[in-house]
Amino acid sequence: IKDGWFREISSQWPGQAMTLKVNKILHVEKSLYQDVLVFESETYGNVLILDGVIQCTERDEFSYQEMIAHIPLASHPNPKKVLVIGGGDGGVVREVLKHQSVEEVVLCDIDEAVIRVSKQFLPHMSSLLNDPRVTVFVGDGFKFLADNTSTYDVIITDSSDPVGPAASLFQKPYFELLRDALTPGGHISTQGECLWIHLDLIQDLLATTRSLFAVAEYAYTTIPTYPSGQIGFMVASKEAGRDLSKPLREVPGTRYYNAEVHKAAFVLPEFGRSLLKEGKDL
Ligand SMILES: NCCCN[C@H]1CC[C@H](N)CC1
Repeated sequence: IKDGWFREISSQWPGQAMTLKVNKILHVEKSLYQDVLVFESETYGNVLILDGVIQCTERDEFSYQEMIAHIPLASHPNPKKVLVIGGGDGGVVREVLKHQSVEEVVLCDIDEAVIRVSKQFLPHMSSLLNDPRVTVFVGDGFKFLADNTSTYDVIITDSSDPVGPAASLFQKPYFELLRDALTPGGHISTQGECLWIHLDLIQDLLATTRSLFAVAEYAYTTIPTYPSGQIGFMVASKEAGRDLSKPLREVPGTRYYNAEVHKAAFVLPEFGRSLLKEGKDL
């Protein structure tokens, strides 16, 4: 933080940096896995930073949390058991609980500091971690998946970027574990990065998911405080012929997601479409 501004400088997005005006630093900690920073910003509420990268702000988090959750859930005929890998801030769990069919949500995050800090400084995101339908587990998602095969109807991987603790969550072995932890016809969504910055990574991720799942697509949202204001998701199903872009039910109480936005999220700009369309040898 310099002259009262936080700048998200990273080698992952060379030559650009999102900047947020800082009112007050609320928390600084080095956890077992990463540097944790929380500050009150001037115009985006409280902000969670991990290893110098913006994870979520109170003002715009709903865009990402709603879309990464409702796209795989609303397109699944009857999701009952849901697993969230990562997502220690609790925002995705809050969204999962909006689906009446969901009986149980398990959250598995490797870093207890993220959960603890979110409970203290991000109450609008973390409050439902205490819901009776929710079980919170601190540990490595890799191990958790291997120990829980054929169990979950939807698994959401709400990760940070492919550098540091989350790097392994972008590799093929992880997606094989996801597939094997799903019930038949199960869905996944994973944090799928940005069309403007990570097109190669997205191509690789789609090739991986298409080799392991019956259907797999990239869908995206707009979000001011993530790099280039856009981020997407790998969305996949084990069920051949499943239309992931088709919401099967309404979702109450959202501020970004709705049925039209769900469908539109899969419509890519030409520079993305030509590279990512089904069947192309990626
Ligand atoms: N629930 C927290 C979201 C974490 N996902 C972010 C996506 C964009 C990245 N640059 C940082 C993590």
